[in-house]
Amino acid sequence: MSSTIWSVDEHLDDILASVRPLEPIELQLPDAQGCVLVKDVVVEVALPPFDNSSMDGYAVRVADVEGASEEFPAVLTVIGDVAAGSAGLADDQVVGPGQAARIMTGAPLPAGAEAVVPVEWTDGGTGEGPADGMRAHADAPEGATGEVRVHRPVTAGAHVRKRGSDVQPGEPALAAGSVVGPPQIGLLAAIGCSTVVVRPRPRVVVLSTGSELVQPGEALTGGQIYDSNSFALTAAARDAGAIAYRVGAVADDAETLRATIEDQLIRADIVVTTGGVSVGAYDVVKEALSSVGDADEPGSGVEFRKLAMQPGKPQGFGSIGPDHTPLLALPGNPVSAYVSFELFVRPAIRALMGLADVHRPTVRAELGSDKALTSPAGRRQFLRGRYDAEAGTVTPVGGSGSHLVAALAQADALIVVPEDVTSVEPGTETDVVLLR
Ligand SMILES: Nc1nc2c(c(=O)[nH]1)N[C@H]1C(S)=C(S)[C@@H](COP(=O)(O)OP(=O)(O)OC[C@H]3O[C@@H](n4cnc5c(N)ncnc54)[C@H](O)[C@@H]3O)O[C@H]1N2
Ligand code: MOO
Repeated sequence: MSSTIWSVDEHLDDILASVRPLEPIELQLPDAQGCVLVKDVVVEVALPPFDNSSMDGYAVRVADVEGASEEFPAVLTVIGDVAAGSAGLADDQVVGPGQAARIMTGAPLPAGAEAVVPVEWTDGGTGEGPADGMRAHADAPEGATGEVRVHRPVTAGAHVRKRGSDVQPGEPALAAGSVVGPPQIGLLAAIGCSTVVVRPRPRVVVLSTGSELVQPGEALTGGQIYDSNSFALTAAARDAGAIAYRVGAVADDAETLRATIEDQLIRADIVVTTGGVSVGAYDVVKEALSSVGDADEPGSGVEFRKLAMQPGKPQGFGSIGPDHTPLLALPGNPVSAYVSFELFVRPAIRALMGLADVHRPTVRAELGSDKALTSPAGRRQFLRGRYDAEAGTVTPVGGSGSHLVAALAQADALIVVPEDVTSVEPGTETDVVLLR
């Protein structure tokens, strides 16, 4: 462990300076969700691809329904049906003077027609009052023939969605750098793209260390605790956008740990370990990885440092293996591990994804507690809190202990107390990192 104390920002800058976005790959649309596009996507088909009806009703000529009312309806001859998915009227028929075609929402406007009258503005071909819908064609095929009484006039283009009114061929659909979320996937599908070129989700291997750790579901014996870090951080990695692999706890044995990490490198774009980075006699991550350096793989190596922060003082960072896979060794205390993940691993994951915005949002809020907070001098403290956006306040939950997982589970924010502040009075404005 180097004797220099690193600031939070120096450590973060060091990590981000060495993390490059992953090489782009072509993915099927559903697999690209959450990824960043690397090339502009240009529209090849117009949307909509043809003039079509926005209502179930009758395609008409405007002059035929001019002045129509319920008392004096325009009586038109129905020459057929145009259903969604059909190319138009049968036998290339045209809607001529005095004629109408029954048309469904999304169906192409037939030749000769200029507008659509919704079925509710007609008698629906029944010869009675205003209709409230059409009968199924299978039950009443005669609806596609006979007469219809139109009760209201329409202007040209009424209830018609023009070809290209959404987007025209040649226009950009999505720009490089866009994040492919659900509406973007919808747009890409709508313009006929089945694949896109994006930066892939990073594969993150999460590995906890400690001979005291037992997997949930098993029985605890003396001195043992459940491994919560590997679960929490795997979930956090997924939440950040990664494909996360959880490796259950590795016992405090340097050789076993080295072998386990080496085995995992095949599926890792980034490796995260927890525990074993402090100054104890069994701090195995430090023991195992401090020696992984130039002799094995030039350019590789993990450096262990002390940071001016609380929690999260001891940290390791470097790279490992033939591909110089980034490795972040986080402290074992569960709150320290989680806060370190939020501050350092999450931005690294998002940088690998090529996202422009790698950080959680930070807001200013007033301290809502009834007593002052204390914080160690020279360390940036991240206390757990609940943020109330409406009141503009943040209230601490639990204390500063790095083992307080129950309080962490109640928190949705981190209250940031700067290095040079040792006491924060209620009502003081402070930085708050929002975790959701
Ligand atoms: N003499 C000193 N002791 C300690 C110092 C120090 O500066 N001098 N720093 C303390 C700080 S701060 C931290 S943080 C911890 C970091 O310790 P390690 O990274 O070596 O972690 P461990 O010793 O393995 O574990 C610490 C603590 O967390 C529990 N733990 C570990 N892994 C898990 C897990 N996967 N799930 C749940 N809980 C876990 C572990 O049982 C310990 O209680 O060192 C301080 N000590
Ligand atoms: O800095 Mo340690 O991470 O307090 O708990």
